[in-house]
Amino acid sequence: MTRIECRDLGARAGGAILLDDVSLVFEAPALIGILGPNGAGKSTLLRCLAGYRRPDRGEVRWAGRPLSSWTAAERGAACGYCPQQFEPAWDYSVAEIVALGHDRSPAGTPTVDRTLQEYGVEALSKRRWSQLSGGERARTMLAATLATKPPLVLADEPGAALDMHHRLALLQRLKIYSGSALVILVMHDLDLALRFCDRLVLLDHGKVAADKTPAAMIDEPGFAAAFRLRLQTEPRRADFDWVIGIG
Ligand SMILES: Nc1ncnc2c1ncn2[C@@H]1O[C@H](COP(=O)(O)OP(=O)(O)OP(=O)(O)O)[C@@H](O)[C@H]1O
Repeated sequence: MTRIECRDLGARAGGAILLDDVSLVFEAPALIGILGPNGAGKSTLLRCLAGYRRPDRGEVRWAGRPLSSWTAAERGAACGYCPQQFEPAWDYSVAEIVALGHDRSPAGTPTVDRTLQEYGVEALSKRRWSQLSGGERARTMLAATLATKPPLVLADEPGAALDMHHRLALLQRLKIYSGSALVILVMHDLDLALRFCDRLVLLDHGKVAADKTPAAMIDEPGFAAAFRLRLQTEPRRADFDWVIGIG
């Protein structure tokens, strides 16, 4: 999967416009951040890109083919989707959740044990979903999403429940992963988005308000305005590229 695109996407619900004329093209390799204030339409866009929501208007294509022509098995092999909220139907263990994706693994996929180790959740492997904290669930979901090494990863706020150490580790991991894949993340953490992403798409009221590199986005007046923030940039320090002040 080298390319995913949407054209003239529109989505409505309950009389509200969720997405309005959204046209975007994403190509691998890249780490893309979808940003925007609460209710901007980020999750709706990601669900449409993943094929979990049918848009009311427009079209999504993966690798040039309309998404509607992809079989469920093809989609499963091509895309790892990590939703904002996940609740398994049964109280699976961590190892069982990570193993689910292995059924559709291509040859050469690491074993479940290897994946648990790689994502630092081996100590939790026998614990049931109901016995996990929010952050442990998020780490399990990331392991399950990346276990089969999908060429396309769509993740909705995968770092939301993580402490700073694990959030930074997540972005470092996804940055490396995106070297040979297309990774699209919905993000609220602007510091990390500016620091790690190759490209940022700003959604506001269901529309694309800006689509830029992090360096260009910082100078985009609509960026700070969308979040009702005052951005204060300081000379690059060893460990931070930007400092964001809330105003
Ligand atoms: N079924 C629905 N009926 C009516 N409005 C809906 C429905 N689903 C979503 N919305 C509205 O659509 C808008 C976009 O929702 P969406 O979840 O895509 O936003 P978001 O940018 O991901 O928000 P957040 O940052 O809060 O997660 C919101 O205002 C939400 O209230």
